[in-house]
Amino acid sequence: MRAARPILPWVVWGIAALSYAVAIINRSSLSALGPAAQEHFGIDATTLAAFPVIQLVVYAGLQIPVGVLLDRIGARAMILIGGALMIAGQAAMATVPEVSLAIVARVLVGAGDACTFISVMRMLPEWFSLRQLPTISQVTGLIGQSGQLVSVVPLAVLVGGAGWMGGFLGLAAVGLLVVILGVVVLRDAPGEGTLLERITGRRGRVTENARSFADSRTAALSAVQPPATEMIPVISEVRVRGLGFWNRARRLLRLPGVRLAYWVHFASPFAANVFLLLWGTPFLVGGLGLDEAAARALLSLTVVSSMVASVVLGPLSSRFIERRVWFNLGITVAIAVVWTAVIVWPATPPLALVLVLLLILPLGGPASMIAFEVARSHTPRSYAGFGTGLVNTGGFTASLLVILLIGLVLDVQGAGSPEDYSLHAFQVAFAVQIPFWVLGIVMIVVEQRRTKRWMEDNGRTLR
Ligand SMILES: NCCCC[C@H](N)C(=O)NCC(=O)O
Repeated sequence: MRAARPILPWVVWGIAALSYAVAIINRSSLSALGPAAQEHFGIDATTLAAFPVIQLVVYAGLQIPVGVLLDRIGARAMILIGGALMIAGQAAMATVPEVSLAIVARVLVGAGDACTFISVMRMLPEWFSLRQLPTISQVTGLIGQSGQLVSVVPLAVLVGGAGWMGGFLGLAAVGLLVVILGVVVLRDAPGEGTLLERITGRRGRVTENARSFADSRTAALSAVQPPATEMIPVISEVRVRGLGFWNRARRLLRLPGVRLAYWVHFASPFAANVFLLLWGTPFLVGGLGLDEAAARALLSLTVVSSMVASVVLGPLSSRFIERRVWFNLGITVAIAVVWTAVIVWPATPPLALVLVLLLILPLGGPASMIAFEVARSHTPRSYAGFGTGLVNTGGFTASLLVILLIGLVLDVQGAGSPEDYSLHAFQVAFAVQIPFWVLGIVMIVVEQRRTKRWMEDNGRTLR
């Protein structure tokens, strides 16, 4: 009976984190395969650039619908649905002959990816204590992001050796393996069954044993619930039939803590996403004049920096829960200051400044995970999926807009293609980030004050 308590949460978490890592591998599977994709489909660079943009649009656009569905059918089902969609997308990518169908395949991958992260985040509080959560969330983010490394060298080697079809079918097969593990292992909460148990109608010993754990946790959780519904009369009707989506969204957004979480996620990660997803290498090579090998070496610094920040920020934000938003704000301000120095530097910025930028920039990813802690503290449990999805749109919407605006400003300056790139054009283009930082920072300060007041008015403390 006792053995189920310590091991099961870690096994469930392991498979959930692995599902997220596979989602990231799928998300970034074209990042090192641009030339191969151009050759395979016979497309130009503009068409190639449509792939990540469409994928980000699908990802960001589905966050709220997925969050709503998550509250209805649970994290286990959503992670498995996400995995199945990505398998279908990559199998299609392997086999379709035309670029229009490849875009449909990419939409499937984006949709599956959209289901995964927030479902994993939704599952964690059911298995771990509030004190453990910040660290577990950061490590989950870290494991997920390590998928990005797999999609660079190993996937390129696989496609180089087995060909386009073999490589992408291989990716689909890895996804299938993890979905099968998910069917056997994933449970929404202690005491609840796996999909396999549901299909066979038989409850295994592990599930039965986990029931005692579930009973003790239910008692513990009721003592440390997020906002009790009676304290938030505006959303006390969450279960009323026919209460429309917008109505419910408005009621959730009336909570200042949820808005605070949104802006925390909006302000911190976009600069890193924009740099790592698209514009980093063109800037380092076409703007600063580095060769490709040096650019790659500098970009690998960002991985180290992000990993260190993840392991430091989790325990820190758990220990100093009252200050966690200020940690996020400090990191965002630091990124904005260093980037602004690079933008306004009158000549080629010194290497030391570029190194500082590449060390500070990636801190935005781990810092953005604090948003989910804030959301968890302020979202009623029955709205947790909706709230997490809403918050997760913040950083991705900002990233998407900044990616597009940088391309637009480069084009307007006549510096839209590699042969026309210049440092000055990049400095002007990267300046589009400044209003996004200003907006994010101002809104964090405003909503932090409102949240504090709301908590005082309702006699609540952070847990
Ligand atoms: N260790 C970095 C984690 C970054 C998390 C990132 N800001 C995020 O919100 N990710 C969502 C996702 O789907 O990847």
